[in-house]
Amino acid sequence: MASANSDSLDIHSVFSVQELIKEPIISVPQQYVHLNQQNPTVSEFTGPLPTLPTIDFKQLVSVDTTDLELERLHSTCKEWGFFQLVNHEVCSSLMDELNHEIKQFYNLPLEEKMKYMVRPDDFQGYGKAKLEEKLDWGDRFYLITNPVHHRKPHLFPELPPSLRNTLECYLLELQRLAMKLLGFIAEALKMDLKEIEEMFDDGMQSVRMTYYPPCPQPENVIGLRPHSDATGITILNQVNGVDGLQIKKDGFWIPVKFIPDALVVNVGDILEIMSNGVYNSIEHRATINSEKERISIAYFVNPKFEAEVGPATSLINPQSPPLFRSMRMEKYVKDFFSRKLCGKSFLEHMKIESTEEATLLDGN
Ligand SMILES: O=C(O)CCC(=O)C(=O)O
Ligand SMILES: [Fe+2]
Repeated sequence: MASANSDSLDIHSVFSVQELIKEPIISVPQQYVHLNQQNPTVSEFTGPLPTLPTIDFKQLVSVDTTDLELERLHSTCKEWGFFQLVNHEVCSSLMDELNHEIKQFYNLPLEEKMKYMVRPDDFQGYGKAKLEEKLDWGDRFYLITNPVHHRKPHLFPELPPSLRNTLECYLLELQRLAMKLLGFIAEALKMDLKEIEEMFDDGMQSVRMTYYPPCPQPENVIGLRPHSDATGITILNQVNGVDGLQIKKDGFWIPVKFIPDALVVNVGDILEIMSNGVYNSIEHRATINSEKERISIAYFVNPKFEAEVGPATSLINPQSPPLFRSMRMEKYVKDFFSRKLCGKSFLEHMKIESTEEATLLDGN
C-alpha cells in the first residue's frame, strides 16, 4: 500500500487509483500531477456560460415534430458535436441496475479485478494499456463487445454474471438506440441512409467503464485527459450522477451538467470524417471531484471492421471534394490504438494535406 504523500508508488497504486487512496493522502503523487489543466478556466468566459443543447428523442421519432428536431440535431452536431439526449426510451430501471452493478464491480477486491487486467500487447481489459509518464486519475475497464466473436474469452464471458447480464441488456438497448440515431443523422446530413446502415450494421462496438475516485487536490489531476473519440458516435452514461465531463467550446472548457435519465451523445472522429467535416468531433475531458467518486460508462459505436472509413460517397462531389483519406476500419482501429489517447492527432492524420487535395481538385 502506498504511504501518504509518497512519490515512489508501489505497483498496485500505479495500477489502480482506487487502491492508492485506500489510505488517506494529503497531496498527489507526482505521476498524477498535470499542471495547467484548468486553463483556460470557465471563469474567464464573458457572459453566461453556454449550456449543452438537449435533443428530444421523442420529438425526433414523432411525425409532427421530426423536421424541426432534425434541424436542431443537425445544427447541434455542427456547432457543438455533443448533446444531451432525453426521452431516449432506455429503461431507467435498467440504468439503475447498471449503476449498481458497475459500483459492485469496482468494489471487488483488487485481486478479483486483476483477473481482467490488460495483457501485454493488448488494449482491452481492466487497468492501463500502457504506463505513461503521467497518469490519469481514474481506473478503466475497456472491452470490445461487438461483433460477439471479437469478445475476448477472459473478459466479457468471465464478468460477474449479474454485471454481464445487465450489461448485455443495456448494450442491446443502446445498439437499437444508436442505429436509430445514426438513421436520423444520415437524414440530417442528407446522406444515403443505406450507406450508413451498411457501415454500422453489426459494427465494432465497445465500452469503457471508468471509476474516478475523489482527490484531495482535484485541480492538479485529470480523470481522463483531453481527447476526441475515434468513434462514429459515443453514448455516455454518467452512471452515478456526479458531474465531471467538460467539452472544449470556442477555446473554453465548458462543464456538462448531469441531467437525470439523459444520455450524453457525441460526434466521434469517424462521423466527422464521414460527414466530410460538416460535423465536429470535439475535444473533451473528465475532471475530478474533491469529495465524490464518479462513475461513467461510455458506449462507442463504430463501423464494421470490413467497412471503408472515409467521407460518405453520397456527400462527395466536385463542389465538395473529400477532406479526409479513406482507410479500412480494421486498420483504423489498429493504427489508432498504437497512438496515444491525447488531442486530435489521429483525426489530423486522416486529413488530406493541401498538396494532395490540390491534386485531387485538379483531377476533378
Ligand atoms: O467519463 C467521462 O465523462 C468521459 C468518458 C470519455 O470521454 C471516454 O471514455 O472516452
Ligand atoms: Fe471520450
